[in-house]
Amino acid sequence: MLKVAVGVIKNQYNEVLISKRSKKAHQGGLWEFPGGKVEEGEKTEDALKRELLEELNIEVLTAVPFIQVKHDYNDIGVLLEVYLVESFQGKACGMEGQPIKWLAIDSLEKSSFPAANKAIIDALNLPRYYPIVDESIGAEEEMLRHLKTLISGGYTMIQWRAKSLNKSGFKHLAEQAMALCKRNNVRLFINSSMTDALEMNAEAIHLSANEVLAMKNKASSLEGVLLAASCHNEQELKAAKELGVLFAVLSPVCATQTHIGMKPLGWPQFKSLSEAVPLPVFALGGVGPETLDKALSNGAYGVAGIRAFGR
Ligand SMILES: Nc1nc2c([nH]c(=O)n2[C@H]2C[C@H](O)[C@@H](COP(=O)(O)OP(=O)(O)OP(=O)(O)O)O2)c(=O)[nH]1
Ligand SMILES: [Mg+2]
Repeated sequence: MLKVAVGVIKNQYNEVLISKRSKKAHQGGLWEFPGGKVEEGEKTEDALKRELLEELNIEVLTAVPFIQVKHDYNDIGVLLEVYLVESFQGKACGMEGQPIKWLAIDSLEKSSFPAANKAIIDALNLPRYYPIVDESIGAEEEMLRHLKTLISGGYTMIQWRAKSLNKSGFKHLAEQAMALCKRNNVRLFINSSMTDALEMNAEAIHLSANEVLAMKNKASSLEGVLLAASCHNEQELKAAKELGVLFAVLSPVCATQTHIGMKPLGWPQFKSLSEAVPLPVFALGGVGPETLDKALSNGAYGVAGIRAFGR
């Protein structure tokens, strides 16, 4: 497997730099995030610095690990180690004659990039908030009403769960929620078993940690379905990463009503766990929109919660 250092270079307008691969290269003629092969014995971060200097004539000042993407092209397999380049020196230009351009993150077209980049683009477009609707909000009508409130509040990614309903009751309710979200261009993650969620044609599924551990290496049949997972420790985070989830939720950070009996992680442990696995991680448990900054400074990608959102 070819190890590749890839830099998503951001500017202050929330744009990223993309560069066109030469026609003759592997995956030629498509756009890419600049970078290149890690040499024998080289650290990925050093390869990133070297490649961006060679290809763009810029000096990387700060780069943080973002995600890793494994992809099998028919001819070769690649492991893309993707960094967010948050600051650099110099003016970027195409040193190998390649066209380059700055583009807003939400206008990156997946079809103009190699297939492995789909996961990078999905991750770049992840919102920072992940509200959860469950039965602690109220009965079925109240859950749907709360979902509408969240949608009007501008939230674009929401989790839906109702653990006490039987399978057909949950399916009926989830279908109404999915239809509402579809009309409003909101991504709804259905929290249930993989089998049930697939049966109701969910486009996004939120898995429990146990389900993730039980699913090892079974993700290949899931093309086109987005996955997320609930995790509480490093082993679960690693299994979720291995399964190919888009992001994980790590809990409980602080003590809450919904996590009675579970020992809170606290921020220092949250930070070391989220840094141990290259995956966007949302903090859950006593956090909300007003704690986003605190969460970000502790390695979180964003915050998740039930009652803290849409009130
Ligand atoms: N740099 C980069 N490579 C990508 C991306 N997506 C993707 O699938 N790849 C694949 C294509 C290649 O098989 C491999 C990276 O190779 P590369 O052509 O950039 O490597 P390099 O700069 O060292 O090239 P060279 O000196 O060997 O010509 O990873 C991406 O966004 N950026
Ligand atoms: Mg390159």
